Amino acid sequence: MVGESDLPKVTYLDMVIKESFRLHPVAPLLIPHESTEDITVNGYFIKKSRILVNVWSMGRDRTVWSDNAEEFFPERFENSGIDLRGHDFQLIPFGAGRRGCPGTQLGLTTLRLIIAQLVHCFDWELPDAILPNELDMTEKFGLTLPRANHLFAKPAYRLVG
Ligand code: HEM
Repeated sequence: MVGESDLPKVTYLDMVIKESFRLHPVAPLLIPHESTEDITVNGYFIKKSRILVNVWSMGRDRTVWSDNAEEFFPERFENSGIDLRGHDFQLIPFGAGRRGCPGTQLGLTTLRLIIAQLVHCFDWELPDAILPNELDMTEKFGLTLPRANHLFAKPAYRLVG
């Protein structure tokens, strides 16, 4: 079984998780933030207003992610040093700063453990000879961004004894 002590070794899985959050952030507009008065921050004037941060479109910006921005390509994070905990503003699926997600560490650890165990314990197949690039990845836009249609996948237990 994969345990917490194995997590430092799951480097490819970490790239897959970053790539998944880049293309399919859980909260596509984060949570609305409101400035209660006109203010200038780092030279940027922000009017008293409500601010939405569109991380969905940030994740698909070709000027940041190059021409293959729409492609699921985890290797783009190899040796890139881009983190998703709110330090690198091109990838902020948990938000950033004082009102960023306080559950980032718990959320990420849970996610890494669950996916690592699912991949370690089972071989996975798509039903009806569907190819991975034919998967319906349509999203249902809202406060959160679930799949529009369920993912069907067939697990086969692969650990013996
Ligand atoms: C994969 C898991 C998770 C994701 C992707 C996620 C994502 C987010 C995002 C995008 C925000 C808004 C940040 C912003 O607008 O700047 C947020 C806020 C928040 N999250 Fe999470 N979250 C996750 C797990 C958790 C967990 C496990 C907890 C608690 C145990 C949690 C508690 C909160 C709370 C309380 C806020 C509001 C913070 C505030 O307004 O000051 N989240 N989360």
